[in-house]
Amino acid sequence: MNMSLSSLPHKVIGVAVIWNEQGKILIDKRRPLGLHGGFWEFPGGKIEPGETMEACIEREIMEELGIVIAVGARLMTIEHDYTNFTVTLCVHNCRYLSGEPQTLECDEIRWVTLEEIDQFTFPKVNEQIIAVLRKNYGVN
Ligand SMILES: Nc1nc2c([nH]c(=O)n2[C@H]2C[C@H](O)[C@@H](COP(=O)(O)OP(=O)(O)OP(=O)(O)O)O2)c(=O)[nH]1
Ligand SMILES: [Mg+2]
Repeated sequence: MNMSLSSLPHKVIGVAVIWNEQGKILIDKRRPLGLHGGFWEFPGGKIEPGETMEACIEREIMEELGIVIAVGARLMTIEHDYTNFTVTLCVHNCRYLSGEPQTLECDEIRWVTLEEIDQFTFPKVNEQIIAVLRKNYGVN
């Protein structure tokens, strides 16, 4: 067992793959500073004590983008070790309901198709999410 890894902070993150009626997915560009500064991501954030994963994702998406979504089924769960912390990414399919997406906590927002998503730089671990989306919902 790796003692240093086991003593790192652990973050449980709710991650939203938000679909609109055109079959596009909402992605956001993180602000410039920090580990993933300037990378694109699926919006989401840390779960709070006592919160369900569904409530976490709904709350994070309202805080970050000012929109209302319906949180659907879990798409996948990813465990990943970064240098200074470990994460569990709980990725859910979600449906856009209402509100104009706003850059409340990010630099940019885009609605993209699965064909276009390769043009954006995500954290490496996100390749797993994109591969599953392609497999389940892609045209090829
Ligand atoms: N929301 C989101 N997080 C991701 C993705 N891919 C990925 O590796 N992560 C990681 C990077 C971040 O460290 C973490 C997201 O946490 P967060 O949005 O609360 O941002 P943060 O860690 O900067 O927040 P904080 O601890 O400083 O309060 O999960 C993704 O697609 N979406
Ligand atoms: Mg976040």
